[in-house]
Amino acid sequence: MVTPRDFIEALTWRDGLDFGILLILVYAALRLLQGTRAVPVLLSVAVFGGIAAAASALDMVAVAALVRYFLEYVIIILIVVFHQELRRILLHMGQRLLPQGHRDAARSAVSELVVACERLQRARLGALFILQGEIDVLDVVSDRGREIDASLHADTLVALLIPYSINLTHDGAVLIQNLRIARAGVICPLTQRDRLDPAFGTRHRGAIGVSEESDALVVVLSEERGEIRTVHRGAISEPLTPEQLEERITRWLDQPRAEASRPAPPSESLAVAKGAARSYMDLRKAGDSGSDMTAVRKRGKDGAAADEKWNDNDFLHAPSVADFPPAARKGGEG
Ligand SMILES: Nc1ncnc2c1ncn2[C@@H]1O[C@H](COP(=O)(O)OP(=O)(O)OP(=O)(O)O)[C@@H](O)[C@H]1O
Repeated sequence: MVTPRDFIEALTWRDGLDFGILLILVYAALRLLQGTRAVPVLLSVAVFGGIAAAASALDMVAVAALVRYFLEYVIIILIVVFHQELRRILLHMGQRLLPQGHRDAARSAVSELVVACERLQRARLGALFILQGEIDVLDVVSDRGREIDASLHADTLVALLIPYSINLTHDGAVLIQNLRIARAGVICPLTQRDRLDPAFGTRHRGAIGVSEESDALVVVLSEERGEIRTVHRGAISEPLTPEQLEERITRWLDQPRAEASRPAPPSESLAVAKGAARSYMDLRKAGDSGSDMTAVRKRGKDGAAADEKWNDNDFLHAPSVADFPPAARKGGEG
């Protein structure tokens, strides 16, 4: 009979290394899966494993065979059910393994964006930056604007947004793809939520709208209030300091996939929001004169149901179907 002492004496340094690596892998997997829907499923699988072991020990042939049969296929079932989580884990690992140079480049691009926001804020200029995630933002916008394809530099961003009539890119959003300036003058679909701060005009409604339809992180600068906020999945933040903005963007870049695994917003909102943005486009096409933009601003603010009471919590959560007024939903279907 093998005693625990025999067992310990038979262990080699390779067994120790083997066990150590296994422990690290299990720990890393549990940390990555923490808080995801994988945990209850893994617990169920562990229960099945326990049942199989108990059934074998008690010589319950039929139950043991059935549970074993299920467990043999469990790896395929888990891959199918958790393909999104697996993808996220692999991407997360890939990002960590990126050469230091790539990470430094990403960090410097984020600083450039933050510096541009600070400069625009100081000059009291409004701006809308869309940082594209996994979903192609161009599939949801109402106007793709102009192609720029430039490195992400604060000077370039500021230059694109100087509000002169000869600068054709200052109106609309700047789209950032893979930390490069991809396009400018992009027009976002307006959100149709009616419980928004009435002070939010069309720029903010566009920021919320595009974030409802994609997994992008949107940075919005208010010309009127000089505030910087981020919008993600329809949830708009409180005003942020440049440090908080940098931290928020870096966090989003580090975990882009976690966001993608969240359920998509209600699909009907796309049609409604596109309809609203079309009316913005119609107004814009009518001419670039100040009076037209004044009309757009007024419409955006009036559309925000100014007579309704609101509080911060109303717009710090992601929207649901209930946030869309029945009339607007009908309008979007048409
Ligand atoms: N749907 C949109 N997509 C992109 N940019 C937009 C959109 N709607 C408006 N804008 C930009 O926002 C500007 C108008 O801002 P408006 O005053 O209506 O918004 P706001 O949310 O009140 O922002 P601010 O606080 O900066 O005034 C326009 O000149 C245009 O550049």
